[in-house]
Amino acid sequence: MSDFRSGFVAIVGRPNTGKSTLINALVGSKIAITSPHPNTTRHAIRGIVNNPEYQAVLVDTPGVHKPKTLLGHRLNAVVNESLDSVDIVMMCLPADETSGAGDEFIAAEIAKYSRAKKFALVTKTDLVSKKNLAGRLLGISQLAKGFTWDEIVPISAAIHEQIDLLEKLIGDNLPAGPAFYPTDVKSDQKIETLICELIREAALRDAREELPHSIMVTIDEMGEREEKGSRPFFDIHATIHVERDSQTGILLGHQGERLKDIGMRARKDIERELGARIFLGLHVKVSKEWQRDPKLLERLGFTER
Ligand SMILES: Nc1nc2c(ncn2[C@@H]2O[C@H](COP(=O)(O)OP(=O)(O)OP(=O)(O)O)[C@@H](O)[C@H]2O)c(=O)[nH]1
Repeated sequence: MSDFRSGFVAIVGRPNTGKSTLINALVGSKIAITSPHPNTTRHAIRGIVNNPEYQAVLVDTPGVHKPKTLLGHRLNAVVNESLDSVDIVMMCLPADETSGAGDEFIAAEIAKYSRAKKFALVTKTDLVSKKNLAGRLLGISQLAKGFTWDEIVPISAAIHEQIDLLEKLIGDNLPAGPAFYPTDVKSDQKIETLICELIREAALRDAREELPHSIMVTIDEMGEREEKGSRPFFDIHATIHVERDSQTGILLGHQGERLKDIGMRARKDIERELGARIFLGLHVKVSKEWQRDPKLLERLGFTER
């Protein structure tokens, strides 16, 4: 097993360029995500490709997105450190679009990954003719300023074209090393912690003055729908625990409007972090004694050891 390879692969690109679909195609079915808490890892992990020769950890690159959330800010704070730990950076460029300022910005960011191998992935090739694809490929080589693409690979994740080739190229470009995660990892307890934190942030965002920081969130139920589509779909039911009845009113707002807003924002944040579609059901509960409830504390992640 000494020639096993492992490493981190960043997938970047403008919104809607096919990143999530590609991740699902590479990772295989079902949960294409395990998202360890960003405070404890340097990247938000989008998926892990396990194959007999290598393990590739697919990560988000905070640096190439403008941060919209607190979490985004925190991720950005560590970006310079993360650039060095990425072994391959892959930029998704849809075959049916041309590149503009957005792509140039991202390509300039990629140049900062001095150590990483750089792949341009021309996505959604099933949408264009061979002739148009050739023109697109030319434009893409011109995007690279201050570096050269190590590989330019046209792919279609939708019809699984060239995905096997891409898998092989990833393996060829990873350094030798052991797996970072157990190779049967599909989901991760920590994903729940991340979801709870995003809900809590959404709740505190516009009620920071009125609510104590002691509000807590627990996941009551989380399941994946058996649905075909480019992204997994999760149903999540969560409870926001407050300490007093009056705080319930603050969270609910007039006719429940505030809770609706919180839910909407949290859902968007969770969808972005997980690369999945989400149904989010939120409930508010007065849990006066939560701080002394060992069972609840354990579910909140405060386990005694
Ligand atoms: N025809 C075709 N459509 C694709 C392909 N890959 C992705 N799409 C579609 O393109 C759209 C965007 O794909 P996503 O995978 O969600 O793109 P994304 O880059 O993750 O988007 P964001 O999460 O917004 O950043 C979806 O409607 C996909 O179904 C492909 O290979 N062929």
